[in-house]
Amino acid sequence: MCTSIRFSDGSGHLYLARNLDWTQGYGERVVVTPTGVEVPSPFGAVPSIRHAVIGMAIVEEGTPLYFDCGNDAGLAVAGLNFPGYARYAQEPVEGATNVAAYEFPLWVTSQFSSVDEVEAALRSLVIVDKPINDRYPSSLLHWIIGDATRAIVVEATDEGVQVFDDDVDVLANQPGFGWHHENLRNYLNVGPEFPEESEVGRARLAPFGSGSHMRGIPGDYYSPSRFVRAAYVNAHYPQKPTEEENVSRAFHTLQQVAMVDGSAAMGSGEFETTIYTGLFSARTTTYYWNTYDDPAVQSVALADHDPAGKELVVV
Ligand SMILES: C[C@H](CCC(=O)NCCS(=O)(=O)O)[C@H]1CC[C@H]2[C@@H]3[C@H](O)C[C@@H]4C[C@H](O)CC[C@]4(C)[C@H]3C[C@H](O)[C@]12C
Repeated sequence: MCTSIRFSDGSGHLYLARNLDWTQGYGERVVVTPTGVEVPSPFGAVPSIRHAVIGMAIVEEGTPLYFDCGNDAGLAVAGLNFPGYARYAQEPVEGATNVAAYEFPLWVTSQFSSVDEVEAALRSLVIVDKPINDRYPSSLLHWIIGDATRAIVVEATDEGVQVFDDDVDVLANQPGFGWHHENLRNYLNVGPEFPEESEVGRARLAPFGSGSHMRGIPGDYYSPSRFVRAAYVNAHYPQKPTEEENVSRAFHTLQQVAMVDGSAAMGSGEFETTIYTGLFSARTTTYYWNTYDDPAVQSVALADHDPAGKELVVV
């Protein structure tokens, strides 16, 4: 499972973070795509790299297959599992913007600079089930896309390509975004306030401490529960001005929905864990990450590499 959150520092900078929860990694690394690189694009959706991109990816056939990434204009995207719902076109459609499922994050971040721009381009989007090679069939995903002002969610299903205004700045897995959003109406009772003492019969009862009104927020790893928990923590986190505070914010918030070994198995019997947590900061165009085995946060900045370089940089 995966969970993603977006927030800003209040002075025009996006932070987009995600947990990658799965049974194993894919050998993913932080990959920089500078503007001088030519990336093959099966239907021409990525004719050139207009914005330098940094994020977590594997590289196959000279193509960075991003799991999540951000660009030099402050736009970022993350792909989360959406099996049972996601459906892509079998063939490209003439006259449409045809994007192979694997290149969707690169298309978003290499071509656009804001959510508004992406949203306009999505009107003619067809996501095509065109695998990069035989080893990696198309993953069934939905995506959160964020900038400094807002987030949207993109879902390609039997209903076609739908775009949702993500006014809670969160995404998890199944079911669809619309369901998760509606489900938040079950949690209107929760909040951070310290409760009043209460009278029950002849007893006057005081709370054990803080957190009493958070009771009811689900604590498990199930996708609807992670959505609710991440939405609560992200929405109540006070806005922070500095890079350090916002990095801390992202990792602490996603720790609330991180998966610990042994607690939740897939159908195969293998346990899911939070393989990595990744964060894109638009303030410094830096990618931060840590892994299940090494919780120390590492980082790479776009500025550490030539943004106009002609080669992909695998860190
Ligand atoms: C497995 C990952 C999603 C994790 C997740 O959401 N789990 C949910 C579990 S559950 O359903 O709710 O049980 C997804 C996210 C990004 C995906 C990767 C990216 O899309 C990049 C390439 C794309 C290729 O087509 C397949 C390999 C791949 C390298 C993908 C492998 C895998 O599907 C990834 C890593």
